[in-house]
Amino acid sequence: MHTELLDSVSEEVNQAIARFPQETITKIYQDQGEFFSIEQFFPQEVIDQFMAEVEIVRPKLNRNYIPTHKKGGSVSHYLLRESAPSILAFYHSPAFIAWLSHIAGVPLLLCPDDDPHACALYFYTEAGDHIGWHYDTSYYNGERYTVLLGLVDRSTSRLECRLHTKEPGREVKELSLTTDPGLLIFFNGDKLHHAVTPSAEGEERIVLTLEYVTDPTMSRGKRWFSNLKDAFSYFGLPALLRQPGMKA
Ligand SMILES: O=C(O)CCC(=O)C(=O)O
Ligand SMILES: [Fe+2]
Repeated sequence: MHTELLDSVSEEVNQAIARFPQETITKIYQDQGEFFSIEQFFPQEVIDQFMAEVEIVRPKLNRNYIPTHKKGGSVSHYLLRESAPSILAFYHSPAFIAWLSHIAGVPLLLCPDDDPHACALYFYTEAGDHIGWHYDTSYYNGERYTVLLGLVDRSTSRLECRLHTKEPGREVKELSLTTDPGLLIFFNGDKLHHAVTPSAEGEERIVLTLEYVTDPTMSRGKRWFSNLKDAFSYFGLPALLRQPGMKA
């Protein structure tokens, strides 16, 4: 990987973090049941740099349709690792991980390399692309955290969120968000109930997702279930077969 490129991503991350004081964000995160969203975390130049890499992998996206649950395109960590160095540098950024760990109140780690969701792209580019209500359930032996970064949003789709669903006695708070370029969202996957409403013809929405965990180990049974779910819901069988130990 080019050192210059790495340096420029790490400089952009440092500048972004400096604009949003850790203590303020931590308080918002805690008050919102382990969830925050920040508009314009990155300026458009950084998004443009990421988008140049998105265009390289776009022809390889995998489309899935699971009636009533999900329709859309995805590009896995495997493909991003080959063709998207600045996006990967963002995912790996030690300063970003330290900032998120402070906010989450636990040390966060990268997902194992063979997790296709570790760093991935979601494309909503055809009419009716959406995802139904779900949690980003952790199959790891620890907590799983999700970052979403808006890259393109020329759509009427909304990221619908329901906060505090697992806090007895607390009123559920509903949010309806457009994921404009530069918007950063961070949450504990098992705490945030969320969905993306269907897109209309001619619309486009592209989101980068990053996944961090507190313990990267997973039982064999859960790994098997998680891989199958990813193959059918997101990245296709070829992605499953790329995983170490899964090759024929
Ligand atoms: O597209 C988004 O904003 C979120 C998608 C999502 O929640 C998921 O694929 O788990
Ligand atoms: Fe999700």
